[in-house]
Amino acid sequence: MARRILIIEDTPTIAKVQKHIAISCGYEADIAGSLAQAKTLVTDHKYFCAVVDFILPDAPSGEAIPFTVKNEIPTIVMTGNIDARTRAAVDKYPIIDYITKENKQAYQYLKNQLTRLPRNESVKVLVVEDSRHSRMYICSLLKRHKYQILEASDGVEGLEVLRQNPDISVIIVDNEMPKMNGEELCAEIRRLYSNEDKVIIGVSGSDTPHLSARFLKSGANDYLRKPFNAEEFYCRLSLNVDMLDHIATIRLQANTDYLTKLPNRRYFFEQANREQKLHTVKKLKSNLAMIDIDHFKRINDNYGHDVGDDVLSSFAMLFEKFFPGQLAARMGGEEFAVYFTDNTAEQNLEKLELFRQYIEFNSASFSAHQVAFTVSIGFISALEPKIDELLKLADRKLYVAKDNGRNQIAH
Ligand SMILES: Nc1nc2c(ncn2[C@@H]2O[C@H](COP(=O)(O)OP(=O)(O)OP(=O)(O)O)[C@@H](O)[C@H]2O)c(=O)[nH]1
Repeated sequence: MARRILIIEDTPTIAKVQKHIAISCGYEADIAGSLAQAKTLVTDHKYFCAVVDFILPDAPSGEAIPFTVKNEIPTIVMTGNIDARTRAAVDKYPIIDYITKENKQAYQYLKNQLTRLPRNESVKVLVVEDSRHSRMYICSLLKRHKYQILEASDGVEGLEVLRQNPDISVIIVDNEMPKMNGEELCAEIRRLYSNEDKVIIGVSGSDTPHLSARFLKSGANDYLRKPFNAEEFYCRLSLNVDMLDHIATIRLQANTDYLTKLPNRRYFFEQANREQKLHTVKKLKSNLAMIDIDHFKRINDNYGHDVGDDVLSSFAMLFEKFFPGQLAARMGGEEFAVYFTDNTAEQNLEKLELFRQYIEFNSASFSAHQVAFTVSIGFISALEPKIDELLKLADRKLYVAKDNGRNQIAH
């Protein structure tokens, strides 16, 4: 079910733009033209967040803000301008953010915030801070922006929480702590995890010169001097989490085949090599299949390249269904590989035979043009530590399958 947002705005054109932005971010949106209307809507619906105009006909001094905050609706305030009086009023309440409508970037900024909030629900942040008061303050800020929070009261405990929760993305590290100070903790985290996987934000109340530089040199991505302002905290945190997201997107693109969305050759080699090492240590045989569509050139020649592309995409979707949990990839052209991470050779051969038969009897239904096709498969099960050697062996078997008339498995 889509998340629901409450827009409290009395200017219809602005409300319409905000609603459009919210829908483009995946929300369902309700508009209230006044505080009174908002009160009615809140009795009927549960809201994920609210965008609140500071000045409304029946709430001229920001009175809608305490209303949404009191109802535990995370609130983004939109103001015409941010003079001292407005800022003082806005600062009084634990809101998500305020945005000035005059700013040209206002609506892009709103869109960024609305995109981040649901994303934050899956971002785990570890707060390592020995002062309970300070830890609670940081946690309350994180909670307001819907982050998942884990806590530790010193570096040793922090490392243990990290070990148990490898999916933590952000670690907020205080410097002045018993057992292990923040700089030491940073260095230890960086020894274990790269900055492509985890962001570290150092915090300290100390006046020690160069502490920020020392934190950064120990592997922190950012630094905040205590007591810090909530707005700055959110800006730095969001930018760092955005950066992790960008890295993850780039990594995904680099590892994914653009047409079929299956892992590509590069990713296959990286992952299969990793698995191979484990298999070699355990003296286990590795199972690998090369799967190639028969006479694929004819499909392109007879129906055109676009139909060929459709066939490849529909074909690729079957791998998850037939080989769940295994490493399947498009190696190039009409050639695919499956590296089996478990099961015996016999069990994997059975799965491959089911797959081959399914293609033989159902392939015509994959594309709008009813193009029927078959596949040839080369399968190898061997004690071979090198993945490229294993691929060569499977490839040889594939040629045997092709030579023997296609639409079969050679092993
Ligand atoms: N539509 C489409 N065609 C591709 C793509 N990549 C490679 N091809 C085509 O796939 C065809 C592969 O042809 P061949 O290597 O001769 O193999 P084949 O026709 O499948 O014959 P056998 O493998 O011997 O059964 C070539 O015509 C390539 O142009 C792609 O991404 N999309």
